[in-house]
Amino acid sequence: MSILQAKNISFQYKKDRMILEDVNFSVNCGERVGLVAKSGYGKSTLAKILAGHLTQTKGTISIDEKAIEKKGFYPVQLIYQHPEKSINPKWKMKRALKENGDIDINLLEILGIKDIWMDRYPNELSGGELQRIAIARSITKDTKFLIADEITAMLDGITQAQIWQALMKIAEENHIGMAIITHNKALAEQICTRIVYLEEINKR
Ligand SMILES: Nc1ncnc2c1ncn2[C@@H]1O[C@H](COP(=O)(O)OP(=O)(O)OP(=O)(O)O)[C@@H](O)[C@H]1O
Repeated sequence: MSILQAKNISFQYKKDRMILEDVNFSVNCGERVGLVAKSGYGKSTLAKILAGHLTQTKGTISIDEKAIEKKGFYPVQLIYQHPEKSINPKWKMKRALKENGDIDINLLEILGIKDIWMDRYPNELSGGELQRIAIARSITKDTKFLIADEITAMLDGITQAQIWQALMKIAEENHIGMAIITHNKALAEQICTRIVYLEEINKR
């Protein structure tokens, strides 16, 4: 059973202001840990550090006590609120999906991804449809953890529920641990196995 650990993480964008100070946070495989804090507090910053998109000023990120290799497919995948940020606008969906390996038909089915979307560009899909594609892209045989950063914040209730149901099933089937970043406490209470309030673990 794998564990993703952030130990004594500090981070600042600019010298004069600490965003994170001495933060300890962990996610076990199979867990869905809600990371809750008010807007602008530093949730996305921690998400990016966990997924290797930003480097902490201090501290370590590890899986099973080992530092994560930066080369190759990164086992901690970040899904953003805005899926268009992670998908090349010049690529059709088939190519976007194939970038990380063979397309898994079962995964597409669970996510409700339709065949007719494959020959379309990102701007020819709705936000919810594109988010399903972004999720599918982030799940490979090497994905151990998912960091979901406000991934359904802009979607309607029905689409939100469908996406969370699919994601929970996928995470369970593939033994993936999830950190679910949200400012929505009610959503966190509904889908998470544990909730962490960033204000309580941040020493700044
Ligand atoms: N690239 C950057 N350069 C400088 N400051 C930044 C940068 N990105 C974010 N910040 C600042 O860092 C702080 C934390 O931002 P972050 O995006 O992590 O918050 P958040 O909790 O995810 O907010 P929200 O819920 O509104 O998305 C904010 O004050 C923000 O203005």
